Amino acid sequence: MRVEEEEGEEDNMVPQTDGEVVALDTASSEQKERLVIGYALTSKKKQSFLQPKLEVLARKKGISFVSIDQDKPLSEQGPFDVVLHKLLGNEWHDVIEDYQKKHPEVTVLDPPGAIQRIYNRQSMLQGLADLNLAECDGMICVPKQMVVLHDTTSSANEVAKAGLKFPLVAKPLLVDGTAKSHQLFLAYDCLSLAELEPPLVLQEFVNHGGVLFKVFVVGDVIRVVRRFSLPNVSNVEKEKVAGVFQFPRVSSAAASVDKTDLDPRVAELPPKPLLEGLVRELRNRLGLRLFNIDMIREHGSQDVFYVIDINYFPGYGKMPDYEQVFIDFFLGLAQAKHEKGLCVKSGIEM
Ligand SMILES: O=P(O)(O)O[C@@H]1[C@@H](OP(=O)(O)O)[C@H](OP(=O)(O)O)[C@H](O)[C@H](OP(=O)(O)O)[C@H]1OP(=O)(O)O
Ligand SMILES: Nc1ncnc2c1ncn2[C@@H]1O[C@H](COP(=O)(O)OP(=O)(O)O)[C@@H](O)[C@H]1O
Ligand SMILES: [Mg+2]
Ligand SMILES: [Mg+2]
Repeated sequence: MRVEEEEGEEDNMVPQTDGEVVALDTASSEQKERLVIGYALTSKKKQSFLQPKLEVLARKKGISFVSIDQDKPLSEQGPFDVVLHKLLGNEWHDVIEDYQKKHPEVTVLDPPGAIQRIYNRQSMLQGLADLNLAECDGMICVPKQMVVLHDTTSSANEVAKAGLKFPLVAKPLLVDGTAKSHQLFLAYDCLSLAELEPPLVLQEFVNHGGVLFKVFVVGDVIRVVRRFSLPNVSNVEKEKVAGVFQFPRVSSAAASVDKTDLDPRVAELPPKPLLEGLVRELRNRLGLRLFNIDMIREHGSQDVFYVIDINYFPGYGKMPDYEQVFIDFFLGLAQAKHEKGLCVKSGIEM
């Protein structure tokens, strides 16, 4: 497994301008196809992920991307070696599940059941506290949290019973791809909980010095970037402030943080063995190959980290050098399929 820092080297062999892309495109069209990837993505995801550089690199290696027509039966399309998907709704999940049953030879990235688990902010973090990371230079925790399904007015008692300390981050229980499912609030006192709309999770706010680590996973590869996050909440603030406040969607900021501007105790990346251990365990437990993890370092500690969010097929366009990482990942899939004699274009020279 490889963990890499965010500063990726540019591949100078790959042209950056439109004109040059066309030239390379033509030259590489002679390359034999070795992997056919069917994709079902929202137009936003298609735009951010299937960028020209990725397509050019892919073509050079004999990897082709084919758009899946959602209005036609999936089994009548293809054949595909790999299906890459992120679409909303249970209907789509049923389609993919049914397709995987009928076509076990196709690699579906990733299984709908596994994705469903991290679309719920309760099941997403379940089991993380008892990961087997004893040998891994650091500690992984999850913030204390509870679920409120129906009534926030009576949840003040539950919060006390569960031993949760204010302020609490209120997050919609289900992540369904809508902007609303990313609308988060900070609640400073129990009376203010009545203003929140269930179903949601109430999670203890963890001071972390305003920096978040986004840990991107693509198969075996791990890449970490820093993002700005919420500032610490002081004790004075905890005592004096009341009410609920919506906070901005800090984690989706496109720009990564430049570590030179930050306190090194806050900005230092989580230790490599810890990330490797965490990702290995999560990949196995979740059964996912494409995801990222939002992690924060408990303020004042060196090696105590909290996992606060896991996202399926996140915005890889913001991961440095994601194109090459994905090409290597796809080639690994092609190699594995080739060895099993399962490639659509079987018999093709590798
Ligand atoms: O839109 P992007 O590129 O910011 O990606 C979103 C992710 O941002 P990130 O890559 O972590 O910075 C975003 O991550 P966060 O939840 O903001 O940490 C989600 O993965 C989001 O998908 P969904 O709405 O939860 O289904 C992702 O949205 P989709 O692109 O999958 O719609
Ligand atoms: N328990 C927490 N303690 C401190 N900050 C948090 C906590 N939970 C979330 N945040 C902040 O809120 C942001 C969004 O929360 P997150 O759980 O990642 O939801 P989303 O799925 O919408 O990204 C995080 O990136 C982080 O900046
Ligand atoms: Mg997040
Ligand atoms: Mg998220």
